[in-house]
Amino acid sequence: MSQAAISNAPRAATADEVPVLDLTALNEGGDLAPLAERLRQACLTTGFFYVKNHGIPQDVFDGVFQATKRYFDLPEEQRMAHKMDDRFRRGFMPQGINQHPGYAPDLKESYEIGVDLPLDHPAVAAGLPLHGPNRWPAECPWLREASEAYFEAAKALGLRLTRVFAVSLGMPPDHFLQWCTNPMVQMRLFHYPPQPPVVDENAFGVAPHTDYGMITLLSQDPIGGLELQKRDGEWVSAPYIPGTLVVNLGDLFQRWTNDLYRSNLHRVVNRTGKERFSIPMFFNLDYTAPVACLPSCQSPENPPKYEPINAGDYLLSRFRTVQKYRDAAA
Ligand SMILES: O=C(O)CCC(=O)C(=O)O
Ligand SMILES: [Fe+2]
Repeated sequence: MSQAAISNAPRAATADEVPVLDLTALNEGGDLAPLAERLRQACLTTGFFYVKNHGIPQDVFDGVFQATKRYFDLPEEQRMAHKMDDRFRRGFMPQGINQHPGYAPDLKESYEIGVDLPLDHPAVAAGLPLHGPNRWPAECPWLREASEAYFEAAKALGLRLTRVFAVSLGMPPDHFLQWCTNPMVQMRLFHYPPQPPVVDENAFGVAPHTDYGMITLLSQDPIGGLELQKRDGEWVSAPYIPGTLVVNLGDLFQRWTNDLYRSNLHRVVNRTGKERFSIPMFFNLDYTAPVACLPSCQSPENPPKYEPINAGDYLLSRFRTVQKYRDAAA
């Protein structure tokens, strides 16, 4: 990729490329079919869309963004005392740890949060990977309060959205909800410091990647900076639209749909000279949820391309690649 390709912001995506879907029908128990059809079209094209009327109150967003800013204003030395543990991976992740092969480390730092399970929870006691307690620094009660409020609201949105995805694929609305007893949900509070003015062609806020899991719900601040690649190779930006979240599909959807739905390449470049904050939630089903080609996505002429796998094993295999890379880079 040439330096010129990333030093100028690409144009904003059009409403056909990254549409805004109104979730009123989902939240008010209306007919899901028209919404499911719009969602399907978005998943067939870029695999990215915005949602509005999503049911998360504005003060819950405001609260979690305020807490995120306040947290990253603390001296790094203090935040290092909350450094993420290796087993549960909750807490502060300094810059330089996240690195995509072939690229410089991502220019961001984060605070990692998941479903908060006590040590005596059967899944944790059994050692199920990625299940465990959150890490809440005692001196930052405001971080816990605001993060938990947003986590619960966004997780509930993820659960509701699975109904639209199911209908869009010809399945009963509660198809995916069969595997939501201990869903694997990861939320990350991101802080992107201003990037150096000369954009290194290898250095990104987040290097180009696809997400691993099922659905990503992203709340970004007005700075923008999220960019995605269209099928024809052109990069476009997905600017902040007040009152919306950005939703995109992870690689598990390619496996469920035999590559019909798109898990799209995207990246973050913070060209503004200002700090950027964003909060993605990686929404997944239970560890044991089966990921096999859905009946509506296969035929004798189009047999399944991927071996069935369970969601947790797939996530872990992808995660290990990053972890191995991280260890090598550390
Ligand atoms: O911060 C963002 O806007 C997106 C981050 C992202 O793509 C990711 O963490 O997977
Ligand atoms: Fe991503």
